Amino acid sequence: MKRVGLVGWRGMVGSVLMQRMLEERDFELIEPVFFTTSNVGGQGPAIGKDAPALKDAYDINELKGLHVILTCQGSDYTNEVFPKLREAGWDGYWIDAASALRMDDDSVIVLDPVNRKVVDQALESGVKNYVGGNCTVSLMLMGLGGLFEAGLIEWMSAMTYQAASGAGAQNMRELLGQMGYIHDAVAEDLANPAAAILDIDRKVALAQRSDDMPAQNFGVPLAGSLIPWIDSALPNGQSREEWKAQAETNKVLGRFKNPIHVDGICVRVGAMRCHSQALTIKLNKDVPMADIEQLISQHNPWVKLIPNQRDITMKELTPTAVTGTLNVPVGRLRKLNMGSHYLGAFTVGDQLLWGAAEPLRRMLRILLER
Ligand SMILES: NC(=O)C1=CN([C@@H]2O[C@H](COP(=O)(O)OP(=O)(O)OC[C@H]3O[C@@H](n4cnc5c(N)ncnc54)[C@H](OP(=O)(O)O)[C@@H]3O)[C@@H](O)[C@H]2O)C=CC1
Ligand SMILES: N[C@@H](CC(=O)OP(=O)(O)O)C(=O)O
Repeated sequence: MKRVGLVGWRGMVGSVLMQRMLEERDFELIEPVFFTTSNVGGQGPAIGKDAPALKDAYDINELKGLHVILTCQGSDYTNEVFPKLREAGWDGYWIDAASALRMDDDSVIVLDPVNRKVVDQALESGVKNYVGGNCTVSLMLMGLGGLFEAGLIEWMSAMTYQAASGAGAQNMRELLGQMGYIHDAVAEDLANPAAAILDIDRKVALAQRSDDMPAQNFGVPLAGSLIPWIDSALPNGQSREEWKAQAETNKVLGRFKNPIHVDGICVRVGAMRCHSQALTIKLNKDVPMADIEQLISQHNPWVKLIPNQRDITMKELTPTAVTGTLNVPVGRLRKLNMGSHYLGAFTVGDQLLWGAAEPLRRMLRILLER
């Protein structure tokens, strides 16, 4: 049995990973060793079998004894530990949720329902570093993989509606705190059917702009508002999140020449853990809608075509419907006014599942099944 080190299992992404590994009985196939950066000697998660006490995640000698290390601890940890481990001669498999190594030449971005061939070729040629993709990119590719595979996309613009979870656990809490703070400011008026809505609205705006509005993590109100910037600024005017769309999409697909252009605006909205995206796609030929629908829906078992009708769209193409599931619905599909080569689409996905934990879990399974 392979000795697999698990780092970051207690965090938000790590907890989702643990839950999925339990559901899929992955622990039966490995000898797990749990690590910590804060509680050496403590107890690991309940996984239905014995595992040693928590080990020090910075202990290179301990890590060197593992076949595989799967980390959801974050880029700071990766930047600190990974180079030391490789320098110490460790040649095991490193599977990582963080972005630190994603664009390195000796790493592959894993999303096997979309790029299993790229992963298999990398394994054959001895690549040892496998990194989960940016959540928005992975979710877009899970939804539109059929069109990429058929080589139909000339370019794509993604306008995103990204959930609080992408910013971290504290941000999810803060979003709820902001909702509560706003509600408290107008609770009495809401209980009074005669209260004027414009008075209520004025109080809401005052509450949102108040210094007491909880906003240490986001920096500004998200509840009842939105934030059209995610991650750091790049010199060309893109945010780093926007830059990842093209860079990572092409790397996932193993396309290093003639990249498909992907760009757009990434926006944080008050959803909890599902990212949504409105896509404008330029097709490189005029493909009938029926063919487009078939290509999308048959690409992988998780993508779900939502007919472009009001009722079903409102029920099934939303963060509320998708949260906590592996479903990736794609809907609002129609040719746009710009012409028959232009396609509109909308997709939603759970950014902690397909957006983070699931591609890593599946990469581990691919290694175990080799
Ligand atoms: N959030 C996201 O949407 C995505 C995140 N990622 C990547 O995954 C990394 C981890 O993200 P995320 O899971 O959100 O980070 P978390 O902050 O939830 O967890 C990271 C680590 O923080 C420590 N920690 C400290 N206090 C707590 C606490 N109260 N509860 C749980 N853990 C705590 C744990 O380490 P220890 O047990 O050693 O103390 C844990 O492993 C990110 O840095 C990013 O690189 C990738 C894709 C999406
Ligand atoms: N940046 C993403 C979350 C994330 O962790 O992305 P990445 O894995 O590319 O750093 C978001 O805020 O929604």
